Amino acid sequence: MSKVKTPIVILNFKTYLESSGEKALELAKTLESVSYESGITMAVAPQTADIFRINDETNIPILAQHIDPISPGGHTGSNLLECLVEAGINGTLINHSEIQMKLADIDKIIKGSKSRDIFSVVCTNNIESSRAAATLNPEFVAVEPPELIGSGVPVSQAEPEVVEGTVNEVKRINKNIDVLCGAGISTGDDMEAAIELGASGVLLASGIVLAKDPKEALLDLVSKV
Ligand SMILES: O=C(CO)COP(=O)(O)O
Repeated sequence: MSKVKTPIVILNFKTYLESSGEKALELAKTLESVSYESGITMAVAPQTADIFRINDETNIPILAQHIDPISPGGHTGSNLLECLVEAGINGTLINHSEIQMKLADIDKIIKGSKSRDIFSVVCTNNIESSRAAATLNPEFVAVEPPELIGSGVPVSQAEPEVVEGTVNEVKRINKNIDVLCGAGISTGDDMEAAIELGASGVLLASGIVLAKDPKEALLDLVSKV
């Protein structure tokens, strides 16, 4: 699989109305243009229903927010890896703290993703779970302390030891795995602090999705990288 260029900004659209449907497409186009202007890799993780159209109308890398550990067949209401790949994903979030998974299922999705040439971003909540995730050999581990998610308090400034400790532990297990951090990230200072702590980028949501002017917020986010 071709390696994604870092530093990287991954915007998780979650289920905010501000990043759903028509607005999801608009936001993806905004990220694409800021990525082009700044030279920083940007990727989006929209809702499943918006993946096909964003893939059709942009060239931005797309991640699924979640994939179910199922095989094709009778699983009503599930997200099937094969179908998401056809819809246009280049990667996937796995085990986000808002939709956590069993270790065996995380392993299954990482292996399935590798075999279909898409990259995995395993989300973790602390240094210990980051260490466990690294042993499964994903392309990225993204550490996000749950209590800071959506808080506006940036993990890279409020809990630098979690970011630095995760980088050290993950790199000790496999130096090829890139570490991202997320939770409360929104400004250029937050991203600069993350990079200084050894992270290869950020995974974020509300700071950009809910910003009055997402383009301006994105430009500020990457202004110090
Ligand atoms: O959960 C997150 C990204 O996956 C972080 O969310 P916030 O950027 O809203 O804190």
